[in-house]
Amino acid sequence: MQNETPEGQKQAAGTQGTLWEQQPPKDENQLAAHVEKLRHQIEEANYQYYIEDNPTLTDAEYDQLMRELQQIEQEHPELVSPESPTQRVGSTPTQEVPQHRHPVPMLSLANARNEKELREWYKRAKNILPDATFSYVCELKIDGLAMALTYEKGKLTIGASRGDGMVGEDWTPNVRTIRTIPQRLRGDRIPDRVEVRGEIYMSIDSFEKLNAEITGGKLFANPRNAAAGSLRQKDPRITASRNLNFFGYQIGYIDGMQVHSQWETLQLLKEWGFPVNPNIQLAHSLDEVLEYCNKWENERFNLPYEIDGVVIKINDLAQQEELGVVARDPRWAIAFKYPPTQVATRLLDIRVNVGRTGSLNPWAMLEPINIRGVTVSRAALHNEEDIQRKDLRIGDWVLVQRAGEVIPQVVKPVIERRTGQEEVYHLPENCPRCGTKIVRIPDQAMAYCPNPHCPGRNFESITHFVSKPAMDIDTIGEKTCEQLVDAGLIQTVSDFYNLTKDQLLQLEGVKEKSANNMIGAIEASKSRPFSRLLFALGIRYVGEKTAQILANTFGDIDQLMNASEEQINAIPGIGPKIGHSVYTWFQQPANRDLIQRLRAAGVNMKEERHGQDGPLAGQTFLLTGRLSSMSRPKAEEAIKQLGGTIATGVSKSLNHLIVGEDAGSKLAKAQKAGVPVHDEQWLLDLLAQYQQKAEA
Ligand SMILES: NC(=O)c1ccc[n+]([C@@H]2O[C@H](COP(=O)([O-])OP(=O)(O)OC[C@H]3O[C@@H](n4cnc5c(N)ncnc54)[C@H](O)[C@@H]3O)[C@@H](O)[C@H]2O)c1
Ligand SMILES: [Zn+2]
Repeated sequence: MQNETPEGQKQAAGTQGTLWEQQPPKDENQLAAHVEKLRHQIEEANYQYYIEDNPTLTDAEYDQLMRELQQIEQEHPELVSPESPTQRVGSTPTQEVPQHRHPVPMLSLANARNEKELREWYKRAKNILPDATFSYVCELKIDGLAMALTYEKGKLTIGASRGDGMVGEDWTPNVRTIRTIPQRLRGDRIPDRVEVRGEIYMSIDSFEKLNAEITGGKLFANPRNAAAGSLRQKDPRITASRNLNFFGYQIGYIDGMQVHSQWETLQLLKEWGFPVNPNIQLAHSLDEVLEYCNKWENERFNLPYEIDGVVIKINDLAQQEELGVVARDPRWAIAFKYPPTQVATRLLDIRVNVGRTGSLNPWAMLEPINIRGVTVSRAALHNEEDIQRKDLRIGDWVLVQRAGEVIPQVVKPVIERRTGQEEVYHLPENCPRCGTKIVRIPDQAMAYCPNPHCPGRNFESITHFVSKPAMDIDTIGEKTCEQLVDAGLIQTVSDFYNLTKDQLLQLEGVKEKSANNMIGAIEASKSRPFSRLLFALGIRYVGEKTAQILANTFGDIDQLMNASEEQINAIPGIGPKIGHSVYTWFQQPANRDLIQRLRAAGVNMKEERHGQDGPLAGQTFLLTGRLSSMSRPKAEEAIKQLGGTIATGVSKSLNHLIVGEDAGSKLAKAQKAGVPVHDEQWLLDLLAQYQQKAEA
């Protein structure tokens, strides 16, 4: 859940790099001027957001301005005016598009950012209707743009945007290109006239594809802006090409038919053929509502579209009517908003890392900002081309996004905030670590340092070697690697196997116990599966999967070293690019030397093929949730050791689903498919049974 203390909110706002003065105005004149300034900033932001589809503030910054204005107006009612943005929604529609006057205004929603604010909303409703008991419909707040679709005798006649809530823009020809919006209502309960409301949105996939295709022009900040920009096109063919989608969620008005609740509305919309979001839920208490809000706060990152919160609506339409509207927000609904995933900050510098394959990886050094509780000070920038396509300049204000577990991304610069002092970036012509002239491979966006002894490459290859999915020498972290390299103890990865405890003890901060642990982990790494070693070598394009395929096919290192390029290419799942890379790697004398040294140290170079004859051969397993006795990869490894196979997903043919704590959707799927489900203890017993036999 989000921070409930006002301090926390202030902090979060303070880290956004605010654009306005924080000093509270002292006298009345100053206050009035401050209010004017706030209104002007909000109006300007509204225009950029609703008309240009190109926000110049992040939502968090905008919301902060709005809240400040609302607060001042609340404390100084004499300053409220009907023109204030707190009294109106959206923005005045543009003149170039036919206008549509909404028979029932399209309102905005009041926000709650935490449990306390949600309970306050409930109390306000309860104050008006003290005797009522409420049930609530919880819906995801789809981040798109609201549309009002008019159907006469079941036929779509008008599709209009919200505009300023009273008058919207008539985009009917464009709306007709959206395939999931029915041209004609289905079923036999067709009213004379109805206005269906819902959200036009763009999936994250389509948004990313669209942005990737844009060169030279302005990128869209997020799927919402991309959806709005794609709908608001003079040429409907462009709208048609943009893969827009729709969820229906409300009825504006209906003639010749009675509807009594929001839940019933949603069922009716489905019956008429509208897509209705599958994650709607009817709740009978505020606690249930909160549970729903909490659940989706993290799960939202698994959805194929963006949501920025949850909308909670009082289910009973008669109660809704009684509760009515205040300013521009209905009292019977509220938006529970999640902390923003996108914030604006300064791009202080662009730096370059040298990856283990020699690739030059630019990254953004950012003025530290807090995004969803985590301080972000760097973000990956894929390559030079990407930096140029996005037109990122050093000194820019940039939008930074952190969604799900992914590494923060720089979305785009805020061009409107440029001062002219920003610097265009070019990748250095020479490797920043060793000075060798970099090479660019035609048709590839990446640039490489070709020097096999580059200290940058070398260091990355060393940390890669010890990393968990590689040799799993996990007691030796990045810092120790640095110390070992600095002390001259490690030059190539085979040097790990010559390290002595005394040498480790000489390093700063290394004590008896950790030295023992390190030596133990190095020793244990000698018997990792061959595929791990192949991955750990850091051959370009050889990821974990490819390493597994190579290990399975060739069985041991000598077979692989002696294979021709054609033989490697002939393996299913290995393309010529990978084949060439693997083949040339093993041809280089330095690499052959390395293999010899690893072999001499006793590192395993043979794949044990138990696939066909292990006791679990022919059985498929899938693990979900958190195990308490070991990590999931360890458990999977143990199953594979015994000949079992790890499935990639739930299907009818899966033999066993092992369920840990906090299991996700796989459990439900497996139950539906009739797959046997077991707990962790079952797996432990199974493994113990065979492991004992093997030892006996
Ligand atoms: N960055 C900027 O410069 C800028 C400018 C203006 C507005 N904004 C953003 O827009 C917000 C206010 O705008 P608003 O009034 O358009 O939206 P809102 O957040 O007040 O919510 C109302 C909107 O929610 C949408 N919605 C999605 N799912 C829904 C559902 N299931 N049921 C009902 N409605 C649903 C509809 O489009 C509806 O119009 C601000 O809080 C801010 O985040 C940002
Ligand atoms: Zn270099």
